Amino acid sequence: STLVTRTTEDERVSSTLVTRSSEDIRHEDVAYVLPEKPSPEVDASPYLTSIPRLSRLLHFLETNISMSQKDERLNLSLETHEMDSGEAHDSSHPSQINVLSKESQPPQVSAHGNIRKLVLTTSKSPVSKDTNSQKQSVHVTSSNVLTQTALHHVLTKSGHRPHARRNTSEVAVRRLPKAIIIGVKKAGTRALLEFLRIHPNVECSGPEPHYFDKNYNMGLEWYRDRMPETYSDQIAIEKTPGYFVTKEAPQRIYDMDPHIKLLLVVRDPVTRSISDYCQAATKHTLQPYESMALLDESLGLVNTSWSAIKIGVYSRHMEHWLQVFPLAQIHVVDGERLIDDPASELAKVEQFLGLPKFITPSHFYLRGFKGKFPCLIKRGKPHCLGEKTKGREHPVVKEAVLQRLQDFYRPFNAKFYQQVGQNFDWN
Ligand SMILES: Nc1ncnc2c1ncn2[C@@H]1O[C@H](COP(=O)(O)OS(=O)(=O)O)[C@@H](OP(=O)(O)O)[C@H]1O
Repeated sequence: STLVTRTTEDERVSSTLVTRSSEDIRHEDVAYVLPEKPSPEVDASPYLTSIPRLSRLLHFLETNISMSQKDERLNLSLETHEMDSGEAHDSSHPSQINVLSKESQPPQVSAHGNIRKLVLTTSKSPVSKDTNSQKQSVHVTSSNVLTQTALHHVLTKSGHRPHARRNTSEVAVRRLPKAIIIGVKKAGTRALLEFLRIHPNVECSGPEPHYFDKNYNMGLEWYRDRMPETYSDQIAIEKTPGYFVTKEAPQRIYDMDPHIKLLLVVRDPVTRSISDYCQAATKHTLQPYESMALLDESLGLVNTSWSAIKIGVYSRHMEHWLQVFPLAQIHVVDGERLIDDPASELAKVEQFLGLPKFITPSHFYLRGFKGKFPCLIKRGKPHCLGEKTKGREHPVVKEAVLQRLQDFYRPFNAKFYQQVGQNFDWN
């Protein structure tokens, strides 16, 4: 069964709801596979700044999507909050529209004013027996890029998985990254990468390429081959925390792309060193943390040659980066806030990367993993980072040793705050 659409005068738009096997989905235009479960409500407002008039969107929906059969399974509802230009936000009038039912009347909504909030929900009605093995998809093509972009975001955000791209002739290719997560090791770099991955305009390489620290002799083409395939409206991102402490890395990265954007996740260097210790302890038998961190516990002599301590002297490493890159090209992510409030940390990253706002609290299941670490919500279920390798149990470290390490790091932290213009209050 097909939901056929017509061409309008100003937007040559066609939209098709197809019910067929997944292999059969046409790969011209965009196809979205419906989520298994009714999708959550989606606030489309961030994507609709490019469609200032409600009338325009309604026109698109009314004239381009209609049910061809009585028992079509797609419900689409829009909740709009209209606002006449210049009027205060709280004077908006929410209204509920149900589109896409053969019998339903065209939505009765005043088409004046700017859209302030638009909520779109889609759901699959109970599927009849004979369609159990089939997949449904919404098929959208539009010559109007703005409308299409907004719908793309709304549909992907409400759980529809895009199957093909809007520009049919475009083939995804491996491109060099536009942004790199350079570190810091054990500060939450994996979490940042995995969270960024949900953004439709981002593709990430899973494994760490270690190009600018260990594999530089492999050459740029080797590096490009490690990148994910991206379309022209996407950016590739990789993470290798080893870069932050590699003296040569800043210049090497600059030589590849002087305009690249760098992301640096940081957390209290004392906690970071314990996390580093825990990771090393899974590979080797180690002495207690206290005797590794201090050369002499009674004298309080810090073991500055131990890498777990050295990495935490952020200001020294940062110096190398600031000799090559302006601070404006480096965004510092607070690793603690990435745990407590991932959506707001990610919003800042989206802004820094120039991405449309996409990631919201609804993408996260907070306090999901070990009661502390947020998990991603994928298809309605919490999806946590490596349960064995992330969020490890930390040993209880003697208070006096913690104190000594905090004293040791204090001046370096202060310098780091100055360098990046942010105070993390670690002490
Ligand atoms: N959402 C979520 N889930 C699990 N873990 C999280 C999360 N956000 C941040 N973290 C913290 O990330 C720490 C691991 O940091 P990295 O990913 O940078 O480690 S690595 O350098 O790639 O090995 C890891 O360190 P440990 O707690 O010591 O295991 C976590 O504290």
